[in-house]
Amino acid sequence: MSLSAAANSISESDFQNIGPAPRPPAAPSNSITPISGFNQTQPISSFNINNTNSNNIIEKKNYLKFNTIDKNTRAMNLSKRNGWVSYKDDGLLSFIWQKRFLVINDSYISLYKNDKMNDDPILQFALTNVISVSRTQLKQNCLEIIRITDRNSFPSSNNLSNSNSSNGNNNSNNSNLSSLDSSSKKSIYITTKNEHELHAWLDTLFTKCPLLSGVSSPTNFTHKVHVGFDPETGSFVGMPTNWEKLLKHSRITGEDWNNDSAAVIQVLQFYQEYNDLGISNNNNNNNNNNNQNSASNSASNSITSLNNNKSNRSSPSHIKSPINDYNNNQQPLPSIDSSKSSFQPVRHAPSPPNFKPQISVNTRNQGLPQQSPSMGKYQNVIQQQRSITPTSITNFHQQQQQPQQRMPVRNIVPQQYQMQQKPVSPINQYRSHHNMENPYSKGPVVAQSIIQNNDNASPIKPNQGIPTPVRLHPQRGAPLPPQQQAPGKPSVPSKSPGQINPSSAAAAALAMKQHMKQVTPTKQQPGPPNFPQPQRQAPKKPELDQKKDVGVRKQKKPSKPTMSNAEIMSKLKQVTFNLDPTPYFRMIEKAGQGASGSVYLAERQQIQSNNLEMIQSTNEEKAHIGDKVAIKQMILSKQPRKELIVNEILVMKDSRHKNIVNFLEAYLKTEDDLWVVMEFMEGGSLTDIIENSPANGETNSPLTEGQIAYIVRETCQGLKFLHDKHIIHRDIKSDNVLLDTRARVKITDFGFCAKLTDQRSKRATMVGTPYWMAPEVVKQREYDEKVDVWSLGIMSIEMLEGEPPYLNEDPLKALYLIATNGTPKLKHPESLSLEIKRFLSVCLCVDVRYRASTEELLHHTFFNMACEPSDLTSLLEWKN
Ligand SMILES: Nc1ncnc2c1ncn2[C@@H]1O[C@H](COP(=O)(O)OP(=O)(O)OP(=O)(O)O)[C@@H](O)[C@H]1O
Repeated sequence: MSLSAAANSISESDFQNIGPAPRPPAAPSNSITPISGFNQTQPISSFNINNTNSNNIIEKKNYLKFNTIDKNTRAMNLSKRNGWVSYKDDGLLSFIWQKRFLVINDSYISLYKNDKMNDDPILQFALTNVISVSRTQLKQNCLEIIRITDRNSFPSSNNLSNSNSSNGNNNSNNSNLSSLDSSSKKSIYITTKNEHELHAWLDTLFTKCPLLSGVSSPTNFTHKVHVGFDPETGSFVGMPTNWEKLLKHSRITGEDWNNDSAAVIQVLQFYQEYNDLGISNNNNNNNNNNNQNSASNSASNSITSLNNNKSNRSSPSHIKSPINDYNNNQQPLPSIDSSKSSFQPVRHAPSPPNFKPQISVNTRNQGLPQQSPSMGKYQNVIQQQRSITPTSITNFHQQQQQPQQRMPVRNIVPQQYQMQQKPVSPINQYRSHHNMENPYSKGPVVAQSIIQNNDNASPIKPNQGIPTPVRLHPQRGAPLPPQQQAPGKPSVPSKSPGQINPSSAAAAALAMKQHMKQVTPTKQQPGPPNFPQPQRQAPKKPELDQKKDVGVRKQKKPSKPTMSNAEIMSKLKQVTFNLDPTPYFRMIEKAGQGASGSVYLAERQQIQSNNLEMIQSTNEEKAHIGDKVAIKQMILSKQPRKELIVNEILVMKDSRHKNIVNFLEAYLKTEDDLWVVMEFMEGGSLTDIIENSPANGETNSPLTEGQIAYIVRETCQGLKFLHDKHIIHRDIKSDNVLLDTRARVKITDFGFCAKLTDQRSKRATMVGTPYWMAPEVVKQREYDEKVDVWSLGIMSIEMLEGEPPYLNEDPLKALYLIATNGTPKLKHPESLSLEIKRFLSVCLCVDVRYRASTEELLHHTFFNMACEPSDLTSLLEWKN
């Protein structure tokens, strides 16, 4: 079996590393030169590979020691081998590669001009003269054969000839070989069509050349599996099968591999690992849902499951179909052909300018089947297999910005934003929307940013319907829609009764709208009292900076749940009123649908005196009858990540700022029914505003630079406020920025905030929404508040271009591009001011040291361009 075949047969967990492979026997040595790139791997001949090593390292001791039987058997099979190769020697014409017919019989290596072999060979030498065969980096699939030309110069040639049969230790021969002067050695180079052929030739050579096969046997040799890309076959070689499948369905190419194999492995590893865990979670969690969520570790199943969960960019990273949470109605999500549209988000076309939504308040939440400008996210899932629109979105690849020295924020020249437009990628055939599928949607969830000091807390217990392996994704189930909720619920006028039909694909899509947030376990860290302390920290991962050493770390073990449901409930009770708030509010209409619950516009109609006192102590502003508020209703039993809700409430409660959505109060109506009352933001999310901007089009920027400057400045102020408190938001994107009719801009969604402490000034957890994630997060390195600055930069690009970079790419490729490209390039830099380009360059600076802080950003001259609030009126009109 060739090495690549052996490598293919091993499991993913056995896969450790690209190179270094041992040198072939001609130069036995324990000092292994690391290799990089696919054409630098060094295949060995067909030695068996034990994959029993617990450290994921394929180890074969004494593997170079052929026993006689093996050798004879092999020799019989390989008595003669011939085939076309490219050849060149190290002589005068050494720059010319020629096509030759190579023949290896029992005595000679011969090269012929053609396969008839009727002419004399152009080169022939005895196998006994071959002293070394090794793979070289000269060319792809290339090996070097070194032979001695003057046997007389070789002092122990006779001994060497005999050594084959002796099968003994011949260290002396090795020293003899190395003592040969270069004039008595000659090299030829052979390249083959592909890896497989190369291995076959290597097998033959090592079997037949006596000086190769009889060399001493290294002991305790470690062979790390190597992976390469064979451009001839267009396939990865030596790759675990399930990874191969993932790669096949992604758009990661051999070129990507060559450019940064470590990054490919990183994203694969992350992707696969979380998918695998997620699937098992899914299975646990969703045992009625047999169709798309059946447990399997295969990549194809991962893909299918991902597709099934594919909805919009805010799509949940949930393992089970949220529709099941939604109404206990097991509804498989639309299945997508993974070979085609897998991972392909579909963006709905912008609304025609004269289109008026039928419902004034966030119509997307009023029901799904209804066409509305704001319904793109939900429509996506329904339409993703049918609404294929050619796109002219350029596939913009980027250069990494690595400033050598710190420059003043205002003066950084945005080189990466020089004009550059690439041709349309033919693969970007789907007009994509913001909405995306979370590549980690199957991720195991561990408490992300949490409330308590107990960092390992994971309040979810199996008996609560949550699988034991802790998931890395919030899996907030949506509550029942009002008309289906339990008696006693406020009756909410529905403009389109029955529109939210959980049995429909649309409802599935709707219910699936959740954040793609990723969490990994963290160590327990002490934190300030009463502050949500993020609970997880990614296990220290091997640095994969070197291409030469692309490793696969062991799969993370899910952290043990340490916080019970009762503990969470107890914390929740500390921040909520334990009473039925129904009499206090008049529900007006549904304003939005989140993953964890529905948001309603309501009017305060009664303030109970003792309750008022409590509310006033919570809020600076007086509560008045008639106040419009937003109420988010959540069914706790449907929330796999209750701790995130507690987290969110605590952060909101402690973060009163003009650019942060104001928490007013929360009610635990019953043990299962939570109402969170917030200030109402009539303008909806920035995503809605971008999508419905009258200027939104293929070439136009949805927002003007002045409008962008205004919105970004306001968001930045909110972020600075958080950062001053050492809170990282970790999910900044247009979905999480709300506007009101006075053009006030506020950050929302604090479920995944993390608190940095003196003990922990960096985080390492994979959190956020992939397309907005900073490279350091994707690479699972330590990070700090500056990840929010990166996301702010991406959000600015959303406002400029309608969507974040790479949205047209499949998530795996997007992750790869984020990890490797660095600062994204703009589609139309030529039409932008220097100010905004400078601004973006300091937000989207890969080197965190040179990325601006929010404090620095607030002094940026770009903000001088900010428009007046009244200049946003046109953007808010779509709601009317
Ligand atoms: N304070 C608010 N005022 C007005 N509309 C709001 C408010 N909060 C949320 N919404 C609307 O409700 C929708 C859902 O909000 P929510 O915060 O529940 O969404 P989410 O962040 O996607 O979900 P989740 O937080 O449950 O993961 C938003 O897209 C927005 O349109």
